[in-house]
This record gives sequence, C-alpha cells and structure tokens, in this order.
Amino acid sequence: MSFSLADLEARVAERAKAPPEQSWTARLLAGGPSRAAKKFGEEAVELVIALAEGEKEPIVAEAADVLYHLLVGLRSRDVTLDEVMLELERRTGLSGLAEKAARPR
Ligand SMILES: N=c1c2ncn([C@@H]3O[C@H](COP(=O)(O)OP(=O)(O)OP(=O)(O)O)[C@@H](O)[C@H]3O)c2ncn1[C@@H]1O[C@H](COP(=O)(O)O)[C@@H](O)[C@H]1O
Repeated sequence: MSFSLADLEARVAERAKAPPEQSWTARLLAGGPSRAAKKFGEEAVELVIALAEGEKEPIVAEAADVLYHLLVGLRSRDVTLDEVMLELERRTGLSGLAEKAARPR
C-alpha cells in the first residue's frame, strides 16, 4: 500500500481549487469551516455507530469518510497534516495515562 494520508491531503488541496459544482471538496470548503465541521461530525457519528455494531466493512468505509472529512476540516482552518503529525510525534515519548495524570487539576 503506497497511498498515504499525505497523498489524500495533496488531493484535497488540488481539488479545493476546482469549481464547487465539480468537486465535493470544493463545495464543502466553499461553505466555510462550520460546514466542513458539521459534515465531519456527521461522519464521526456514523463511524461511532459502525464501531459499536462491529461489522468490518462499514467500519472501514466510515473510517475512510472520517479521515477524508478530517483533512477537509483541517484545510478549512489552514492546519496541515504535518502540524498534526508533529503533535503526535511529540506525544510518542509519553503514555496517555501518564499525560492524563500530569494534567493540572
Ligand atoms: N475520499 C473522498 C471522499 N469520501 C467521501 N466523499 C464524499 O463525501 C460526500 C458525503 O458522503 P456521504 O455519502 O456520507 O454523505 P451524503 O451524500 O450526505 O449522504 P447521507 O449522509 O445522506 O448518507 C459524498 O459525496 C462522498 O462521495 C469523498 N469525496 C472525495 N474524496 C477524495 O477527494 C477526492 C476529490 O473529490 P472531489 O472533491 O469530489 O473531486 C476524491 O478523488 C477522493 O480521493
């Protein structure tokens, strides 16, 4: 498998420039960040339901929708995948439980 989230981010960036009547990406972005956020939320809920039900095929399909709509949402706020990956890389040295315990109360 050579296709990556970075490839999808590049595709989203390319299609953002298309006329909205020819591109779902461009149409979503033309609606502004709140439109992209709302669609991401809908897709996230559909993934939650698929995960709770436990069937693999819908989980894969809904997870794909979530990842694509996440990238569109990030683009709507000019946040890059690199910025998110840097944050994830920063966290690799720390267990999630240790990080939670270290939070100010
Ligand atoms: N990965 C995706 C992708 N995943 C989902 N979608 C679209 O997201 C839209 C919403 O999906 P849903 O079916 O969940 O939602 P809906 O149409 O509102 O239907 P319901 O909620 O009523 O079920 C549909 O038009 C899907 O086709 C995507 N649209 C685009 N991409 C990628 O973006 C590229 C560019 O696409 P365009 O911008 O459309 O050219 C494509 O080549 C793909 O690589």
